[in-house]
Amino acid sequence: MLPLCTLNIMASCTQVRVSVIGAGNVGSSLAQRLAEKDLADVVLLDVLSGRPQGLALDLMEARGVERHNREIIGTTDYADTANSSVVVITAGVPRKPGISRDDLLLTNAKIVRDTVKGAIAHSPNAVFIIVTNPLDVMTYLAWKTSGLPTHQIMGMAGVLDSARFQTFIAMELNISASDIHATVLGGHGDLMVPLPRYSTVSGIPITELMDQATCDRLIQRTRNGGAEIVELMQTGSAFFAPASSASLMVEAILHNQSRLLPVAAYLQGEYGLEDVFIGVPCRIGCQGIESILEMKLTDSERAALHRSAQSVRENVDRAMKLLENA
Ligand SMILES: NC(=O)C1=CN([C@@H]2O[C@H](COP(=O)(O)OP(=O)(O)OC[C@H]3O[C@@H](n4cnc5c(N)ncnc54)[C@H](O)[C@@H]3O)[C@@H](O)[C@H]2O)C=CC1
Ligand SMILES: O=C([O-])CC(=O)C(=O)O
Repeated sequence: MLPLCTLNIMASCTQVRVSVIGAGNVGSSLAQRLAEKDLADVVLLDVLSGRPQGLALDLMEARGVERHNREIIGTTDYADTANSSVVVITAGVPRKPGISRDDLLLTNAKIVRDTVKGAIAHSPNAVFIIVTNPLDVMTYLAWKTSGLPTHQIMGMAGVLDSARFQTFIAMELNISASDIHATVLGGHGDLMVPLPRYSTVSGIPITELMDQATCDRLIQRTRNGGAEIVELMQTGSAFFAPASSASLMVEAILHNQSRLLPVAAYLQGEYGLEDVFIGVPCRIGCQGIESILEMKLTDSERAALHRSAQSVRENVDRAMKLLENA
């Protein structure tokens, strides 16, 4: 049984603060969304001096036009992040065309370790959302570094991957994305597990609305969703939809919404998996992960989830060894 909402959100209801660590493409877009949706004051922190301060001033100058009163502070000093209700880690390098998310492992492992240490020292009660890739591995590492209870830390990927699947279904059927619910489980990599059986258009499974070949094509495009954008942009990776997805998770926490969202959560026997962070549907509220929902899976869906988890585990082992020797 989880404790009731902590005062970190309740006591500061007039000035809820979210810290975004990493003022790059994802971080700055997220700061914009959080402020303009009137969700929280935002502290934007980066290792590069000047960038977060400049971005914060730019966002502040839009306040009168966007009509909100949220404070946005840019800083390089973790002390400014103190007493955040939510901390989102977006610090780290993005991938380039031709490389996989797992290739970012060593560089980003050190960055995630350092940024989590910096942030947790000032906001030990915050819910942490990890965005940096490779996502599931970095979330595990952040958890190990932080010593946080497992409900207080999660990774953002499933919301994004499901939003992509939803988009591709909408484009294929020429039906509003608002009427489509798509489900993607598993790690945020090539082995992610889109579930057509649990993906519906106003309640109708997509398997009744398209043939197998079409469905397979959309699944493949979803798996390749991040890489498709990396190839198109040539420098950097997606950030608008990732920022929207992280913002949705922040909103679910701050407003204690009990949303059922796919997030990378620590499994302790659920789905037959242990000691791994991987994308599964979770009830998200002011405590972070309030419960994990175990969906009924077919043997092949379950096997696909286990394959994905195995790949995450292998990369966690690699990351731990690399960090020991770094
Ligand atoms: N989980 C997901 O679904 C997604 C994950 N990502 C990942 O998010 C990360 C960020 O992506 P972008 O914002 O596009 O990259 P970016 O390069 O635009 O921004 C990264 C920022 O992190 C900062 N940074 C680096 N080391 C730092 C440190 N020690 N302390 C504080 N700040 C530090 C950099 O100065 C830079 O401003 C990447 O690893 C990317 O792969 C991106 C999109 C979706
Ligand atoms: O593809 C990448 O490297 C960034 C990311 O995780 C995504 O857009 O899904």
